[in-house]
Amino acid sequence: MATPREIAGALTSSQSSSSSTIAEDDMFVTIAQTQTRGWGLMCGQDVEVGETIIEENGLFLYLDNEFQRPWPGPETIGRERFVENIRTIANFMQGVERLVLMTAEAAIGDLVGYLSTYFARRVKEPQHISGTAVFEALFGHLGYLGRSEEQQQFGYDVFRFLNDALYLDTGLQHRHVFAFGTFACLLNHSCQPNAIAIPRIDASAERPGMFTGTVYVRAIRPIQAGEEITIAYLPDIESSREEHQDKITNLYDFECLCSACESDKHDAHQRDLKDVVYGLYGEIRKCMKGPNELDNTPAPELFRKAAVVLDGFDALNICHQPKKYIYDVCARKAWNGEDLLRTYFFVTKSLQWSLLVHGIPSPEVMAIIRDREGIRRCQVEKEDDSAETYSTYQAYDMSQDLLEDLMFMMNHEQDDTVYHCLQVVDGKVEEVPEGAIGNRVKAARQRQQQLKDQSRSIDDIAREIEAMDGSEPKKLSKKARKRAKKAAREADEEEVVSLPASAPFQWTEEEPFVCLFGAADGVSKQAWLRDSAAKEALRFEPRDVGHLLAAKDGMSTDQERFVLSARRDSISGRIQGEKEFAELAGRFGRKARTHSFGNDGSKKDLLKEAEVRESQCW
Ligand SMILES: C[S@@+](CC[C@H](N)C(=O)[O-])C[C@H]1O[C@@H](n2cnc3c(N)ncnc32)[C@H](O)[C@@H]1O
Repeated sequence: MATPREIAGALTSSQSSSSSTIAEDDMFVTIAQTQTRGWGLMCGQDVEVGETIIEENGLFLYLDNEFQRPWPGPETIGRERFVENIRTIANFMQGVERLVLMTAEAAIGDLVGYLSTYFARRVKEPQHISGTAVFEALFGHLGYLGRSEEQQQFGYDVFRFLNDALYLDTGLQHRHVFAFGTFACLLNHSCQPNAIAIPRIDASAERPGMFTGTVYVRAIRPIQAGEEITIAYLPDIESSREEHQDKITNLYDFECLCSACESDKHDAHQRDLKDVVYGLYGEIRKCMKGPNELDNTPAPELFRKAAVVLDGFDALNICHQPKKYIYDVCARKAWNGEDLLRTYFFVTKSLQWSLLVHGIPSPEVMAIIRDREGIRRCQVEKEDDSAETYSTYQAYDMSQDLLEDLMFMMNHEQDDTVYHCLQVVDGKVEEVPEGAIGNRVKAARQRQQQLKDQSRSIDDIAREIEAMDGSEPKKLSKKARKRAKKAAREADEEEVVSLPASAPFQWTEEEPFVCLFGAADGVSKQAWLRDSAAKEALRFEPRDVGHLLAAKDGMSTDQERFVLSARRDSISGRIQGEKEFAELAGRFGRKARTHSFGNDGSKKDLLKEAEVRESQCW
């Protein structure tokens, strides 16, 4: 097996151009020199979201608990283990026919000897030891010793080998692997990646959930022919722009020159935006650390921040793992707060993300994903072991009306086929017959209109209350308005969905949260999954979150307006410019105001604004 570098070298030397197509029928990528980031993988043809670009075997793997960036020296893992690591790498290099046995053994001797001395010298500051530094030193050392060209090449290859490692999240109990020696190793990093590298998980009975050794790369945004394919080396983002950059530099030893970071340098606007979004994301991330942190953040605050961050991700073109984290943490919060509708929504979004990234899986793989996503926990195993495990809504006090409302709200402008395939009948979730979907939507719309027509304004309610007092109101007193608001709020609260008081559901670190729909093995359920994993799914939809914020508390046209204006006030509003904002604000009768996103004060201001508006709506 040849290394990607060899293939690239062979191909480029045999052709005059600096890029070449590789076996077009089985891999539609080209390898080309980038301007600032060395070699890179370019897309050979247009690719849609969710499409697999590369799938390859023959990886050399390490579990991250034993071998992790910055690559550990003997002081961390012991000399014996360290030597073994180096030996394994050398053997691998040998396996790829870079070296004959004798050369490899001689090189191992040098390598081990030199690295041991190197690490022994640097042991006082192990945090500064990076793989690149070590292997650069090694490379220099082998060169200095005047070894054969082959040995120098060996040193260089080992360096490349480590440098090119792919860090893959197997999704299984926080297990990560480092994968070496693949084509995917030529993928450069971007803070706005358009692809994601995923380990394929074994679905066989013998090794369920184990990494198969195959990695595949999937598009998470549409990629055009000729565009570079990029992934995020850090699956998550840090709490600030600087921290993020520092982490990349510390772990990978390069200054990120992706287009997003390059535009940061010239665009103060973009920097401000990133500061706000990363900062707020960092605050949300704290909630992911455990149940206590999650409990201490009030749900409205968390959801509002989530809406702003998701909106910001949209503006920043971020659609990878961090987006899923937001959905996950919100789902947990909603679940702990016994807020089934929002749990349903957020888990659905999270699952859509997973399905899009992992593709529509076989039932076996689906079972594994379901475990990962924590879906199974909510399901009651039926005695007869039938597939109808998704009828477990009966355990909860979920009202049919509310679920329908949610489905309606999530869809009322969109593709009707996505969510309407589920309904609640007598407390059980069932699939809606396809023919009935159109009627349901129509009926839901009519009901929504009726509600809108019937909905009484705060002023109406206040008048009624004053009339009950016997007074004839001309101008409503402040007191009356206050009482009316309270009455309206109480009326809303009656609608709140609740779990049985005894329900012992608290999210813990060990146990994942719960998805409220179920079995993946029915045929029509598969169809539903396919729909929900449609290309749409990765698209950012801040409106959905906005709808959701308003959903449980009784949506009216006023709230719809709130959702729109909240979004306008948020990151997108800032990005799209004051002109549009002013126009919108004018339409809603609000005074246009601008926000500066550059500091904490203005961030608070933003959230406060949203809060005020929210409280004005109900
Ligand atoms: C996995 S390799 C990618 C292929 C590499 N460009 C090559 O020529 O072999 C990782 C290395 O590519 C470079 N690289 C990747 N992404 C980069 C980025 N966003 N900015 C600058 N350098 C990058 C760094 O040198 C990094 O150590």
